[in-house]
Amino acid sequence: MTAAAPALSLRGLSKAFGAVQAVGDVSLEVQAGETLALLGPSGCGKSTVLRSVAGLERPDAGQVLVGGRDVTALPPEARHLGLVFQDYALFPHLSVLDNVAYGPRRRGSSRPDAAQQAREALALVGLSEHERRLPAQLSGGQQQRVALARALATRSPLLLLDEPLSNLDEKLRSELRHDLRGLFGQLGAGVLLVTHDQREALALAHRVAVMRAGHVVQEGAAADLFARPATAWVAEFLGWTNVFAHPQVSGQALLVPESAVQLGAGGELLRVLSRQRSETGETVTLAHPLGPLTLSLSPREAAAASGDELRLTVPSAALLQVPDDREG
Ligand SMILES: Nc1ncnc2c1ncn2[C@@H]1O[C@H](COP(=O)(O)OP(=O)(O)OP(=O)(O)O)[C@@H](O)[C@H]1O
Repeated sequence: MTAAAPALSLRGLSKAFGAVQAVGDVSLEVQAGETLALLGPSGCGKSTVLRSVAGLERPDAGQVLVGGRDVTALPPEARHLGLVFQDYALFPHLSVLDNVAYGPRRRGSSRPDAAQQAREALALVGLSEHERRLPAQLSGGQQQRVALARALATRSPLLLLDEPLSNLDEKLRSELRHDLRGLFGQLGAGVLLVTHDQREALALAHRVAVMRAGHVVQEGAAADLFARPATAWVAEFLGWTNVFAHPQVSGQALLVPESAVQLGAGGELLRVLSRQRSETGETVTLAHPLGPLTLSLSPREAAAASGDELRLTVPSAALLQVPDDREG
C-alpha cells in the first residue's frame, strides 16, 4: 500500500442488471482512518456498490482501487478486505476465538499468529473474556461484535459494513453505534458503511454520500450535509419536515430550518391545523403561507402556545432555496 493512497477509490463505477441501472458512474474516495457512509433508500444501489468493492459483483465499467492497488479484476479472496454483512453468519461449532482466527489461518498465518491477531481484534471490540464461548452463548449484539472482530482481524486497509446493525433491537443498536464510533476512531483503516438509516450515518460517519437511483446526489461532511441538503429530495430523505415548493420560482423549493423559527411576540398569527403529543413535548402543524408547517415544541413552549392560533416568525434569510427534484 502506498503511503498517501486513499483506502478506497472508486472511479466511474457502473453496473446494470438487465434493464435496471443499479449503479451509474459512481466515484468515491475513502481516506485511511475515515468512515464514509453510503446512505440511500432501498433499491438505490448501495449494496451493489459495496458488493462491487468486495468483488462479489463484476462492474460493467469503472475501477476499484484499495490502498492504491487496482483490484477490479481480482476475485474477492485476493482483495483482502474486512467484510461485515447483515447476516453475519458465524461458524456455530467454532469458539469465538476460532471464528475470528479463521481468516488469518486461511491466509496462511500459523496457528499462534492467527490466535494472536484474533485476540487483538477481540480486545478492540471488548470481547476478550468471551473467547472460549460458542456463538450461541452470546447475545445478538455480542455476535455482531464477533463478526466485526473477524473483519478487523484481516488487518485490511478497508472495512466494508453492510447495514451492520440492522438485525439488532433499538437498545443494542444505540449501544453498538456508540461503540463503533469509538472503535472506528482507533483504527487506521478506511471504513465504507452502507445504511438506509440517517441516524446511523450521522452517528458513525465522518462523511456521507447520499445515493438515489444509482447515483450519488450529494456528498459531504456528515453534519454539513444534514444542515444544508442540496436538493428538496435530499432534505426530505434526511428527515426535514418543512420542504415547500417555491411560491414564485418554478422548479425550486424552500426549506425551513426548524431552529430558525421564532415563536411568540411580534410574529405572524397562524392557525393551528393539528396538535399531537410527542416523546419530547408536542408536534404542531400550522397553516403557514408556504404550506402546512410542522414544528416540535418542548412542553414549556407547548404550554405557552396553547389555543387555536400561534404567533411565529420565519426569518426569510434563514430559508434555504434548493432545486425541487422530488418528482421522478
Ligand atoms: N442480482 C441482481 N439481479 C437483478 N437485479 C438486482 C440484483 N441485485 C440488485 N438488483 C437491483 O439493483 C437495484 C439496486 O439494488 P441494491 O441491492 O444495490 O440496492 P440497495 O440500495 O442496497 O437496497 P437495499 O437497501 O434494499 O438493500 C435494485 O433495483 C435491485 O432490485
